Amino acid sequence: MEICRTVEAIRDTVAGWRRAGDRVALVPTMGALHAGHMALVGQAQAQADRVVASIFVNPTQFGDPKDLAAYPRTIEADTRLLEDHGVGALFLPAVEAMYPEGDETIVETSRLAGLYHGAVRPGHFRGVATVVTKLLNIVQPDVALFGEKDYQQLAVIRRMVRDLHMPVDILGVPTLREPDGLAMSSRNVRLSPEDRAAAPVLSRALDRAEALAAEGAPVETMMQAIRDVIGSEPRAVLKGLDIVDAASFRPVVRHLTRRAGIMLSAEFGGVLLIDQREIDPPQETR
Ligand SMILES: Nc1ncnc2c1ncn2[C@@H]1O[C@H](COP(=O)(O)OP(=O)(O)OP(=O)(O)O)[C@@H](O)[C@H]1O
Ligand SMILES: CC(C)(CO)[C@@H](O)C(=O)[O-]
Ligand code: BAL
Repeated sequence: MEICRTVEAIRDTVAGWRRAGDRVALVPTMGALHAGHMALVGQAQAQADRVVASIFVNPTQFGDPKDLAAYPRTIEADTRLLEDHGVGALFLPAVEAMYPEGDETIVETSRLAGLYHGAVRPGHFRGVATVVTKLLNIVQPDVALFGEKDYQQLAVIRRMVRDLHMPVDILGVPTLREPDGLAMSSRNVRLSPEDRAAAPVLSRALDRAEALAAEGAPVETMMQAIRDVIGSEPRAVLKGLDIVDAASFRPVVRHLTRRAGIMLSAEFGGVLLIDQREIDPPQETR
């Protein structure tokens, strides 16, 4: 695996592959890699001849400097894992390589960035859209892969790629979970043992909502059930709960008529975790 720290180095590597006629996939990450990231790598390998993974803890998407400072960094283990999984190149830029002095251009999906999870983390999706634009422009992959766990992030990136006519396919990958249902996330290592034991309440709340959706329950009943399940866990502080149309990302009112996404976030001892579930209306109401 080539380790490239500069824009020039990764471009050279990818240019060599392109000359050989290879199709290229990009898996952007912030490191502290886990099996969820490796699911993205696996899908990338199914889509392309060569895979680039990037590890960059992007400062512009963190509102809270404490969250940025506490973000787990395990670069040696990450490098070994990517190498073992047959990744062709690791792009590992310094902050100055991604944001050279005088950098001032931002990319923002003006409606979507401020809604839902964007209201919980103001400025977050502007930072994500800007850095993903840079990564796509640097690597110029045929396809880039993102997890469905970060459900709104995937929607923001799809919107941006469409709006800016970026020549890349965006592929979403289902959320990988621990055996107790907790969505794998780099932040999970920051949970105390008590909070780790409490955190599966997120997926239990989503299970409950999904069961209600199957019975044709109204959206407000699903929302209340989620609040009740989260409320039954004293260590969880509910931060965000939205049920949106999966295609338009507009809020769903009253009853589901089409596929929808539930987005849920809660804090456990100051660590913000998110989870998501796509749900369908019962067969007869579609
Ligand atoms: N459990 C998972 N299953 C599938 N994909 C995932 C999972 N967790 C993260 N991803 C995806 O991996 C990519 C990189 O994510 P990132 O490096 O931020 O890790 P993370 O585990 O989401 O960390 P955190 O949410 O704590 O920032 C994103 O596209 C993200 O959606
Ligand atoms: C897409 C991303 C790598 C941009 O920094 C990050 O938001 C992430 O890891 O989900
Ligand atoms: N996976 C989303 C990146 C973040 O939490 O900033």
